[in-house]
Amino acid sequence: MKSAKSKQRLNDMRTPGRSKQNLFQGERDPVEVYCRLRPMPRDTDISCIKILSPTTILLTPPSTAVSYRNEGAKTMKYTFKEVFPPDTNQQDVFDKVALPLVEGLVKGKNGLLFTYGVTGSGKTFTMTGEPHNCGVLPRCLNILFKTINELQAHKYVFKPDKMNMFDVQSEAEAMLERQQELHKFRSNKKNNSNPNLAMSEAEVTKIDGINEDNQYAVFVTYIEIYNNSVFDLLEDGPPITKNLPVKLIREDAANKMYVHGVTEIEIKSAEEAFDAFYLGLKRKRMAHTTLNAESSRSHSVFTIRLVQAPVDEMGEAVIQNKEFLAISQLSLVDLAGSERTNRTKNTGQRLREAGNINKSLMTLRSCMEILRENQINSTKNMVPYRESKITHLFKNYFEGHGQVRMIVCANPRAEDYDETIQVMRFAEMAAEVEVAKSQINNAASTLGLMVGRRKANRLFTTARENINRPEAKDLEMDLGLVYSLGPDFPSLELKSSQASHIIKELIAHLEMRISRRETLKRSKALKDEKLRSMLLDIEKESMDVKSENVSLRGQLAAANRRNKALEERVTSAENTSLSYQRKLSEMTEYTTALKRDLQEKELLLSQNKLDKEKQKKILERKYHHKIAAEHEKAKEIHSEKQQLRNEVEEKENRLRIIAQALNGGRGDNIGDIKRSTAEIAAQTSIRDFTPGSTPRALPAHLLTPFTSAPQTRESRGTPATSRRGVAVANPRHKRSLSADGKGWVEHAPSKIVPMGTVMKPNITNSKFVNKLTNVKDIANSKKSKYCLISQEQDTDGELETKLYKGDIVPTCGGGAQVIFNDVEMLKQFSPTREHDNSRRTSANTCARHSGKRRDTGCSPPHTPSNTNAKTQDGGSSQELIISSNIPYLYSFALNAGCLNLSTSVLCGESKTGDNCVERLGENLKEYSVGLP
Ligand SMILES: Nc1ncnc2c1ncn2[C@@H]1O[C@H](COP(=O)(O)OP(=O)(O)OP(=O)(O)O)[C@@H](O)[C@H]1O
Repeated sequence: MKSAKSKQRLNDMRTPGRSKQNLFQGERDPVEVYCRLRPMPRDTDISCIKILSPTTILLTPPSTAVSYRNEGAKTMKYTFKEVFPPDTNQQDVFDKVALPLVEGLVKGKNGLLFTYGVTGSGKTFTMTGEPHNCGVLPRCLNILFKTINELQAHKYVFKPDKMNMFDVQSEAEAMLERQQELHKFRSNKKNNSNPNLAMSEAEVTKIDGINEDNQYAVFVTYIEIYNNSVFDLLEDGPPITKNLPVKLIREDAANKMYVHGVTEIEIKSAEEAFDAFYLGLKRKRMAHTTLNAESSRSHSVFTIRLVQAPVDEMGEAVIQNKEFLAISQLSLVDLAGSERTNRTKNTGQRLREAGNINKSLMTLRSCMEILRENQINSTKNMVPYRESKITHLFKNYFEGHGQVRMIVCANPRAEDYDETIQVMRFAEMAAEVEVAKSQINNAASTLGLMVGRRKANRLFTTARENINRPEAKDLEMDLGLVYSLGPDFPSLELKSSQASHIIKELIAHLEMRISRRETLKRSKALKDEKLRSMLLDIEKESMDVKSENVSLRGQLAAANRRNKALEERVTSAENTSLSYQRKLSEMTEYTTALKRDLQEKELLLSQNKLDKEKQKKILERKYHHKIAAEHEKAKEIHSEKQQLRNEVEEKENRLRIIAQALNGGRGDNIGDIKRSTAEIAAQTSIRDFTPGSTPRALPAHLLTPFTSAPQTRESRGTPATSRRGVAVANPRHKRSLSADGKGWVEHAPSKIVPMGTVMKPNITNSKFVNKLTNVKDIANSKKSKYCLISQEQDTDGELETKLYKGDIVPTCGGGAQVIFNDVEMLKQFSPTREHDNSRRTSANTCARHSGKRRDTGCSPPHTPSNTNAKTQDGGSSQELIISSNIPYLYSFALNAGCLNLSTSVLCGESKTGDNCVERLGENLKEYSVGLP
């Protein structure tokens, strides 16, 4: 209801000037509204704004505008404080609009300058400008620093208390903070890539009328209000706004609104200020829209706070009392542009931003309206400052003291008309709002301090310095200002009788001098008094310091003594520790040596143990062999005894028979004798005959192979006189006596005696090997018996075959070992040779049987009948000699994949003597030739 009424009233008003007469009363200033028109973006654009005068513009609705359709071609005239045509330069805008605000700032007044307008109308251009055509903000900073340059307080003398106020620090505290900052600054190098906004010396002027008896400090803050949230653009952190925390607006002790926790940087030069500004500008949210390539999507507020405090009567240091501080601030606000979404065609985030921008601008507008109504009608309607952050923050400017100025930026092209007219209406309304004037705070006057004391002090200091210099006598010094009682005496020359006016002048001059002298006296007395009290303070302080010094010296001496004692203890402890370390290292070395010795001894011991075990085993083996040999010997002796006993018995029998025959009849007797003799012979032959040659009886298992072997044709034709089992010439009987049908590996040279003779017995179920080149021939043959066959001529040139037999025992290394346990000797000799009989006999006598019991005794000596019987087979006698009970063990062992022949004699005893062993060894060696 209210807003409709005020709208109606607004429409009634054509120019802001109309109502001004009523409002300009008392200590209040109206909001000053300026209008700046930007150049037309394109030459083809049609303008809807015409400048009627330096303060007035005329707005003509284009036929395309919405208001044209509603209201017709009604032109509107708007008056401003000043209208800046499109060709106005930045300096002019600054001089007219911002310079008075900076002057006010320096004098302790608050100021607010904001740019308002449609998007793309030149608000940012006006406020910030471009690097070589800078806008209002950089110019404000340039001129401010140029003005206060020499009057600046040292950094950190004024320190923000985070509650929108400042503390005053002593020079020492400030210096400490500066040193800390210097240290920090060294590690964080400054970024100098920002465009330079500094202006040339000639461009920047100085503001007159500054109070030189004050010290100044400049602080800046830079915030943005985006989507109705406040962000600190100068906050420490990465240069992205996304992560910045939202700040709150609060009220300080003096009921002023401020952004709580905002970063407030103390600035000492325009360049530093630009760096801070660019730091914030990089974070400010800008975006490309259809109407502006770089459109501000937030309201930004750059605030310059100037703190000033009077210097003491000596004109040197700031008075350390925060009550005397004068704080003024100038807020430079670049509002985001109002935009109609149907024109911008914004969507998504841009649309939301536009909605928030328009809403906050609407709140600003309604606040201004209500404020104006309150001021006009003296009502107290509540102004909705809190509805938007921007109005909440500006509350003090409108309700407190200060100067508010607004630059309305407008793009004169016809397309912007509908929005521009809204801006103009707002501007018109805002110009009617009044703001109370700022009060200038002059703390010095309340303190009774002299004006110009700083300059006086400076001059006096210079003079004092100069006096001390050797060339002082040549210098002209002006100490007048300090002790001057006023200007020189007026002329006392009496030139006429009408000299009363001269006397009056002189009296006045003298009175002025007297009063000045009195003032100086008072000042001197004050100073004397102060000096005295200061001297007293200093004296007291000095006494305190002295007594403190004495106690401190005592403490220091005690501490030194303690230190010395501690150092001595530390040194002795170090020495002890060193000696312990040395001992420890010695002990470690000794322990290591002992350990080494121990290991060596353990090794020796284990070696000895092994050797002993080995020796023990060898001895055990030898012992066992010896025992076995002894047993064999005993057996042999026993068998010899038995044999002898048999022979004796036989002889006795023969003798008995002969005796019986001799004692019997004549013819019959001879026949009986013959019969008896034949019986004896038959008995003997049956009992003692061995197949092949000996008449002695053999156990059945030894005889079987030969007896069962088929007889040759020649032998079949032999008369019945040939003995049973004699098959020496029959090749069918050439099977080895001990071949018991188990699997055999038959190892024989290829050029052995031709087959078909008794000299090459036939071993059934055997695998024949010519040459042993691979142990697999033995190991993998699945045979359990091994037979090595050798043939050679004996000393008489007779052929002799030897069969060395053994068991194949697989070894854990994958090889095999052959344990020889039997030897067969096959010999052939001619019966015509006499001496052969004796040899044969000896050969027969040396035949032995294996320990597994094949035979129990020796063959009896050849009888002539035996020999004769054999000679009937074609003149050559063949004899099978079984040599057994072999006490020798020969073994093949596989070592590292190669077949070696190793001979180990367990124990040896044979009737053939050692020769036999040697020859066995020779034969084996012979057959090992050619093995890998
Ligand atoms: N007075 C002027 N003289 C020359 N160029 C201008 C002037 N005013 C504005 N411009 C140009 O117009 C363009 C838009 O101006 P600017 O960005 O200042 O608009 P804006 O009102 O800040 O827009 P927004 O509200 O979208 O941020 C810029 O390229 C700027 O250089």
